[in-house]
Amino acid sequence: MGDSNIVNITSTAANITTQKPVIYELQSEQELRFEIDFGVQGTIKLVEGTAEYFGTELSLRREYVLLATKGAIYTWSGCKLEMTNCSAYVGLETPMKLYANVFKTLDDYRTSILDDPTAYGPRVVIAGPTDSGKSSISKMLLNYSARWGFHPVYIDLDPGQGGITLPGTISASLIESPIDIESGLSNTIPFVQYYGHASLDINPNLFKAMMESLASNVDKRLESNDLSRLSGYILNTCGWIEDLGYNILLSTVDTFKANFIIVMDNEKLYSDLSRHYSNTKIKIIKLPKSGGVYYRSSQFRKKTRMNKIKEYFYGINDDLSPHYVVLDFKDVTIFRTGGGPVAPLTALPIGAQSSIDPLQITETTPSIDMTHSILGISYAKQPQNILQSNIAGFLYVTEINMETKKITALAPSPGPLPSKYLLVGTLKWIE
Ligand SMILES: Nc1ncnc2c1ncn2[C@@H]1O[C@H](COP(=O)(O)OP(=O)(O)OP(=O)(O)O)[C@@H](O)[C@H]1O
Repeated sequence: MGDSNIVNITSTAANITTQKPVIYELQSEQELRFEIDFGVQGTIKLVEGTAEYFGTELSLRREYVLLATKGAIYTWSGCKLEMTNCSAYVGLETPMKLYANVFKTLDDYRTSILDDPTAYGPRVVIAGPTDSGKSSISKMLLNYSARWGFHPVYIDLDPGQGGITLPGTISASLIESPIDIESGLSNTIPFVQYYGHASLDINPNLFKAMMESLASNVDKRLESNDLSRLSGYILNTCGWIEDLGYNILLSTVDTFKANFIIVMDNEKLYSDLSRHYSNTKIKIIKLPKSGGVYYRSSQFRKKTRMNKIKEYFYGINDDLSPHYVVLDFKDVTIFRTGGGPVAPLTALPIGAQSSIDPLQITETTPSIDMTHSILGISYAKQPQNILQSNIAGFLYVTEINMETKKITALAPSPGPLPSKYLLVGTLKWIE
């Protein structure tokens, strides 16, 4: 590289952040592990060779712009990468061959059932503790599947991060092509349930009920054609694997009729699940965590959650213009998804009553404590259909005026709401 503004790095120990482009040279089967801070635009360009980002191939000489990201660019055959505004180092040892072998196992399974019109492709649950690389391997398996011509469903059951849409949700999306490196899954059209909390323990019964509804939606998609049936799904779970978290994991495997479980980096979980499912046909695979996986503190996770909400309303590059809507109390019906103050029945309009009580979805009146909440807009036409209905979008409550009885909220687009039924939980956006 003759350009004097470019720093050339071939040493594996380098870990620098600079606005100047830095060239990293990777040998085959190495990866560049990088971090881009909040509020910083980092760029990545493949200048020579081939490379992939969690299974999605990088185009040669295209500049990818990423914000607030931690990740790795892997190369099977060697490459040169140009990076700006990233802190990065080269990882020499990776478990990528083991991960690729798992993809081969899934692919072989798809081949083995080609002639059986009643058989389903791999239904894969990824389990393991927090920060063990579950989301990363989920993306890899989805991207490799898409590159091989399959259309798997991605199911995200981690309301803490909101891998597909917003935190507080669980959702499923059809993956027809490798996940876009810059925009992620924001261009897919998912089926979304708004649970309303970042943690499973706030209303586990509702979480399980929403999971069942999501599972039946996924089943319908898998049954819709042969390609979907063969493709199966990849399901990402949250990292809570003890006590109630373990019970919910077992319910997940059963509810989604999984035939593969991948356990990341946890011998005990592997042993417990192997024992529990010893008399079934479920294949359990254990995998090591990559040395590159970043630990994310609860503060960092919270910041990521808030960032994700901001992106929903303002766009990844601040390229969207959200609108304010003013709603009359009488024109909407708000249901609380547990975990908050429940209005006494006397506070509700005459004739109204809690509707889906065992799951703690209770009708509630607007109150000041809802300020800063994220509301899910349900497509349901009747309250009893809320659990079966997709979420149309989200509102961010900026003001509740108890005197004028009006709610002011930020909406991603103008126009009337598609339904009057709104869901509220404990998720708030506080910058
Ligand atoms: N090989 C790698 N090199 C660098 N960063 C990585 C690598 N693998 C994963 N990461 C990053 O580490 C972080 C944690 O990984 P990931 O999200 O896959 O873990 P997880 O188990 O799904 O986390 P959790 O369930 O706790 O949210 C992510 O930011 C991810 O992009």
